[in-house]
Amino acid sequence: MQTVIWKQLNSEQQLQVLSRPAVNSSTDIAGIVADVVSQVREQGDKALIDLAAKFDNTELSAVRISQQEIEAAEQGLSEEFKQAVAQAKANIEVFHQAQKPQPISLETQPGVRCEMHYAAIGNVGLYVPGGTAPLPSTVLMLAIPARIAGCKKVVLSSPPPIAPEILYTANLCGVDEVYAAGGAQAIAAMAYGTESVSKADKIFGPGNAFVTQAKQQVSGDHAGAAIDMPAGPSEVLVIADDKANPAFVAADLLSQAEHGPDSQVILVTTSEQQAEAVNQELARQLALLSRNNIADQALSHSTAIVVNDLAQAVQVSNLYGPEHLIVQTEQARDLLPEIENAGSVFLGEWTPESVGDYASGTNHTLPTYGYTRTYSSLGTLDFMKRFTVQELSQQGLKDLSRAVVPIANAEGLDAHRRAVTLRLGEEQ
Ligand SMILES: NC(=O)c1ccc[n+]([C@@H]2O[C@H](COP(=O)([O-])OP(=O)(O)OC[C@H]3O[C@@H](n4cnc5c(N)ncnc54)[C@H](O)[C@@H]3O)[C@@H](O)[C@H]2O)c1
Ligand SMILES: N[C@H](CO)Cc1c[nH]c[nH+]1
Ligand SMILES: [Zn+2]
Repeated sequence: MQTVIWKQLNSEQQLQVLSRPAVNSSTDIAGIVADVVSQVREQGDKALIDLAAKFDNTELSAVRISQQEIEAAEQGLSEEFKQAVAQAKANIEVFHQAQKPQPISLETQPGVRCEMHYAAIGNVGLYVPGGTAPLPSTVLMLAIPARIAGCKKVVLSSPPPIAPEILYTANLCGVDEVYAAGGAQAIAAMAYGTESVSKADKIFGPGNAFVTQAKQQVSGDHAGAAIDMPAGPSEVLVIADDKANPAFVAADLLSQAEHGPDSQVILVTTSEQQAEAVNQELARQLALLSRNNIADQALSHSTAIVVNDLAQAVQVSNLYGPEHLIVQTEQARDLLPEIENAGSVFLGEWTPESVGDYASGTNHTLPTYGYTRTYSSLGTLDFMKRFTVQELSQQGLKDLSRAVVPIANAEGLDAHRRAVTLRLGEEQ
């Protein structure tokens, strides 16, 4: 990991240090995805079977996983895994149940009642990544809020062959249908439907550059589906002071580096010695990891930034807008009021990012690539929509006509005015 001194960089160099790695810059991802999407729209299941052979090296006999296969998945799994999933599920349920919105009902003026109601999105499609590692935890993060929101139909797609841990967790969380499809083809199938795949109104879930591009393409088409957010390759930024334990800091950086070669990890520290100590720890701990070649590639485009003080550390973090922000400083909570752009924040030395990935209760589906400026972490509300209601009494309409009629006149919209005045007997 290269180390830079923030104040020695000009503003262009500062932005360069915080730029995301170009993902497969030699590959025309948008073009490949557009071809895959049209192949799925034209050929349905046949395309999914052909693309599974091409991209996932898997010969599929059917796209939809049968209920027997789903139930059989439990057999090979350990009690330890099942209990871990049960504990994580309970915590995620508590936190997402608490997010269920309360309806609003009030009078804005006497006789004029306004209300806000919420309804679940009908059919939702969940994408669970499986290219470099199967992620059963992502099933929990997507299916639990879908069920709490009350979605009618919840379907899930993941690259074949689907790990039994994913099938078991999907069944436990009440997923209705599971499909063996990965990448852009899975997103296209859930957006438009095929013989085996049910069309979804909205598609959720993280994935690689192909998945993220496909989500963007189908959401731009009226016949396609809405999407949650661009949730791409994992990122973490750690703010550490001179007192932080470099072994803990390095462990947190590596936990995101191991997700993929296009992951990005950044250290922002007030101490040059800390940056050096973390670099030494990275080298020591990297050798202990099974996916060390992946983590090593991610570290090659990651940086340690030395700043003047913690206020500047937060400014750098806000500029980058990380998916995960870990604060390992003496008074970590003190920085919270200044944090503007982050998907999920981890405070203090006892809060590694892995707890949010799996089991604390927060959602690990988070905006990446700087989208934290405008998007939020996934929650129950994303599986719902809201609508307003109004109801007026006769007197309420009479009083409110003093606001409606002049504005309708100013807009030259006679029919709007007449819908009020006719009721009040002021016009025929
Ligand atoms: N932001 C978040 O909330 C979040 C959460 C979990 C995981 N992630 C990220 O999700 C990503 C998962 O990526 P992954 O690759 O492991 O799994 P994935 O399931 O997203 O992608 C695998 C699929 O990509 C397609 N693919 C691969 N190479 C292709 C090519 N050359 N052309 C066309 N299609 C191709 C294949 O169809 C394959 O099935 C990681 O980057 C991880 O960091 C993000
Ligand atoms: N850190 C990932 C989100 O960027 C989520 C995850 C799943 N499993 C492990 N981690
Ligand atoms: Zn992770």
